[in-house]
Amino acid sequence: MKSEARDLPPLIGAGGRVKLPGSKSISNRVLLLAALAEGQAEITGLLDSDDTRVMLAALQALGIAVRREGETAHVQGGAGRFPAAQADLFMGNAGTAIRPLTAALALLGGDYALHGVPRMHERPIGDLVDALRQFGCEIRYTGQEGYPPLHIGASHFRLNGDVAVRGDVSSQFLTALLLALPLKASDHDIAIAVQGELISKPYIEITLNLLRRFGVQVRRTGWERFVIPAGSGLRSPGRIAVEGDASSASYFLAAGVLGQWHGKGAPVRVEGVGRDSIQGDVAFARVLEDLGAQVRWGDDFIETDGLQAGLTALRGGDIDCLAIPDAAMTLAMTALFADAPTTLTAIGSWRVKETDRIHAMATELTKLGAKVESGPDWLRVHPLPAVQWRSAAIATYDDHRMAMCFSLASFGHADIRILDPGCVAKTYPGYFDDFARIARPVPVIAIDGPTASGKGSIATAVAEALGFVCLDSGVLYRLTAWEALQQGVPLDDSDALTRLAADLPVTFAAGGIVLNGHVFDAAQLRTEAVGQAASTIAAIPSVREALFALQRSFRRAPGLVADGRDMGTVVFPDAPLKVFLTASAHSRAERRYKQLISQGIPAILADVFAELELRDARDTQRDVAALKPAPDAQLLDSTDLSLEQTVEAVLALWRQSV
Ligand SMILES: Nc1ncnc2c1ncn2[C@@H]1O[C@H](COP(=O)(O)OP(=O)(O)OP(=O)(O)O)[C@@H](O)[C@H]1O
Ligand SMILES: Nc1ccn([C@H]2C[C@H](O)[C@@H](COP(=O)(O)O)O2)c(=O)n1
Repeated sequence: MKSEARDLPPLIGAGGRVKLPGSKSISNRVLLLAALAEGQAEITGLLDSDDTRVMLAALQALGIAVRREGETAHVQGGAGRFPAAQADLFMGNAGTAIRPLTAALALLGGDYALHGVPRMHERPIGDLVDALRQFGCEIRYTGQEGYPPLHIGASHFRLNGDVAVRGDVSSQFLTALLLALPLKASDHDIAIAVQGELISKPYIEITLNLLRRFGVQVRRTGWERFVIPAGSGLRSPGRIAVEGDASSASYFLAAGVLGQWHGKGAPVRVEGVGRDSIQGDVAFARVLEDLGAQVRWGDDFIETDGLQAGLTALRGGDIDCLAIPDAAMTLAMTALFADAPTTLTAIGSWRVKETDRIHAMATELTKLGAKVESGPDWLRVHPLPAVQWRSAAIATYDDHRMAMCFSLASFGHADIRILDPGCVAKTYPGYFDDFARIARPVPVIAIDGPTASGKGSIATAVAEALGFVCLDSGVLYRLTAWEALQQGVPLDDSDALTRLAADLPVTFAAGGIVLNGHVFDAAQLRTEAVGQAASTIAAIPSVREALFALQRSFRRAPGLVADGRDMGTVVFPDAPLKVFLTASAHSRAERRYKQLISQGIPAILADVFAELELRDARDTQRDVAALKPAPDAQLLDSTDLSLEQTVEAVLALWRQSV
């Protein structure tokens, strides 16, 4: 089931610390090794996500005793065998689970079915199956040849020289063999010959490192031949700690660069990986450094802090991503902010990941307004100038990395909606909360209140004092109403009114309103007839919905002051300052009366009072976005305050809130 879309506020900075969740690659390797090893293992810092749950559930179904308490798991190793000789295993979309489990189960033999989500059934596994068949393993495709689902039968293990496996599609095939073959190496050396250029070598380094921790010293000749020595056996190291996930670190490290550069940044530190990390994706931080980012390294942290002295943007250029296929996706995002096009090469493996990531990245970057070119194994992203950014709803293709990457688009100049953000549960269920903690959104001062309470005048003065953008949201309702009155659209024809609101041919240039391409005299909107009509159509939910995105698009650096009825409750619920501005009905009527007279518009005080009460009633009693203070709003009664005093009171509240 798809999760509800997430709207990300535009950002002017980032800063803070993030404790990274455990590495997925290490978590799933360690779980399998601990399950196959002799002895008990206590695994700390284990990732809790969809992919690790898939592995845990499979191991339990295979009869391995696993007890999990938060980030710690206790595993009683099976000493080279799985107690259950038969099992039906659901592997979700976890490549780090299905590949090594296929190898281990096939070498041990039994009666096992392995299957996953539809995308898993499109991800190739044929090269691994071909390699395992050379050992006499019985593996049958129960769906499409070369892809899961699989059935694993008896093992007739035999050795017949080096076993060959392709290394240029996925390094996980070699990892799977390396993790499982110690089960069969008690009497003989077992050698694996890699065919084609091995990709993602750092992931093989992780595998070899963890095998050493479990007592197996693999010998290798370059990256072409690997030998598991005779007498190898997996033994639990007792306690083993999982590092923070270096691929997940990439989003925060990028934020630490983009945030500072947008003017309001502070360093962003990721904790859980550092200079001695065994994960290849820490090289992402070195690439960022080469591109011009300020990076600091500690034993257990990496920190980014804007650009190096003298630079005004990240550098573009060609980047060979063979060693960092996952973190490379993050470079496609930082490329939007570079000073020249960035070409990511050697990313052919993106085609067979959770989705075709080259296609997905190119499609979604294009939605933002970016110029993108791509080929079978490369992607070129051109810098996106501020004025060309477009607001977009980003599709995530059930790919956690697509969702996490595009959170960085909120440093751009558009509103970003992430569709199905829940897909991050694959590796980082708490990602968006952690991202929100380090993000510094463009600030909004929301001023809501009844008619003639002074919202518009106060908002204009406060925006001017702070150099912020100003949004008089009532103008949008008034413009829609004005158009309706002009075109003779009945005020209860919600479909026609919604179309009018959605297609409002309006732009706001240098504070003025341009309607249908002509400068519009805003005084035409201030008549009571238009105000009453605006209040009437504002009670129609679809009209409000149609104006929602337009209102949010006013949120631009360095900040926004927005006035209306639902700025704090609906449109900008995360505004750091919400003011509910009131004044007695009597003084509001007097103010409006004087305002009309000063504008040369004839008025009678008693009529103004009656109309004001009517509008108050309609605005406060409607079913949607009714006028009311947000629970966290500051109430400000201006009955006895002058305009200047009210402005100063709002500015004082703002100073207190920052
Ligand atoms: N504190 C105040 N003291 C005296 N006059 C004020 C005060 N605040 C606003 N006014 C005056 O009241 C009139 C109405 O203010 P304004 O148009 O800003 O109200 P509003 O809340 O935006 O109204 P609406 O919702 O109808 O657009 C203006 O002439 C303004 O100068
Ligand atoms: N955020 C808003 C702003 C305005 N409206 C409606 C209700 C008002 O009576 C009418 C005119 O607004 P004004 O220019 O007087 O501020 O528009 C709303 O529902 N929500």
